Amino acid sequence: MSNTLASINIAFIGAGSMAEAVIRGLIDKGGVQGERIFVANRSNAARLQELQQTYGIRYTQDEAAKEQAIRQADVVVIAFKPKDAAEGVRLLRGLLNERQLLVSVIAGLSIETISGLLENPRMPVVRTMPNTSSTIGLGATGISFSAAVNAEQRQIATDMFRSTGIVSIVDEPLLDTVTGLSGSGPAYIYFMMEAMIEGGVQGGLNREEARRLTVQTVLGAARMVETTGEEPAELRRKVTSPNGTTQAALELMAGRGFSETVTQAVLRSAERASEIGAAISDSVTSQNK
Ligand SMILES: NC(=O)C1=CN([C@@H]2O[C@H](COP(=O)(O)OP(=O)(O)OC[C@H]3O[C@@H](n4cnc5c(N)ncnc54)[C@H](OP(=O)(O)O)[C@@H]3O)[C@@H](O)[C@H]2O)C=CC1
Ligand SMILES: O=C(O)[C@@H]1CCC=N1
Repeated sequence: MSNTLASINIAFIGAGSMAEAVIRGLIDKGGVQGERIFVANRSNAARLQELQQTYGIRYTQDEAAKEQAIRQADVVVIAFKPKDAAEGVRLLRGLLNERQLLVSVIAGLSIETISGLLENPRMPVVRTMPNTSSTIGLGATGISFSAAVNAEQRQIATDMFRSTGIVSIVDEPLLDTVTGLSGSGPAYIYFMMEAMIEGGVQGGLNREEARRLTVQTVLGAARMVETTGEEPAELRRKVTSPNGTTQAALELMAGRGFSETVTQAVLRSAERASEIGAAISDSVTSQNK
């Protein structure tokens, strides 16, 4: 494998929103040329054409050429839905070799299940959990490596996802928690933003103004935590005047179980990732019987 991100060939199998988020980050922030990225999916040719027009990636409709591109890639990223994982990974069985690196972004799918589906425990596998903010270089990605991943491959995988944001290297079981926190996390913030906008509208603002104020509030709050280094709880206290408006709002939120709900949501998402992983593993085991 070559040793810089800009000089490797990357094949994405799966062309959905997560693949696009990583591709855009790699091109915009990682200095990867579009022509070094090959993208394949199952059937949606219009989607591949759209990605080619937007990012200059390569794709083909020819099955033999597709297999050739996968064989020639330094890194193969699997980015299909968990329900398609068993079939999708099996199809790669005869195409991959141990000099390549297989990177998964699939929630719940364990390294052990991937190795089992490939029937090759020596295949270097990187399991990751990125998020959609990778699109703009503000992603947060958890990464775990199989024992077969060498130091250079670790660097490549880390560089790939660093080009899309921050990277946290964790033990594999913790990737489910990363899924609950930062993988699903953008949706929690969007949910909160939807509700804030609605509050602004119900209070009489027009929707566009409510949206603008909400976006800046969320951006500013995140940036304050990052820039000041202060704990969110401390910053919250600074907003909250005794017996003032914020206190009234926070008391209502606390009374309706806001903190507990968000904490439990993170843990439920993590649990769901584990359930999804177990379901794939069980389906593979029953098919092998
Ligand atoms: N969305 C998110 O926020 C995040 C998603 N993930 C993970 O990313 C993965 C993809 O999610 P997302 O991008 O949202 O999904 P999408 O449904 O947007 O995309 C799935 C893609 O996989 C393709 N596909 C399905 N089966 C195969 C196959 N056998 N061979 C090749 N391509 C195949 C589909 O092609 P076609 O349309 O032709 O069928 C489609 O392009 C999931 O496993 C998810 O857990 C991880 C972190 C965050
Ligand atoms: O909802 C999902 O299953 C995926 C994984 C993390 C974010 N989206």
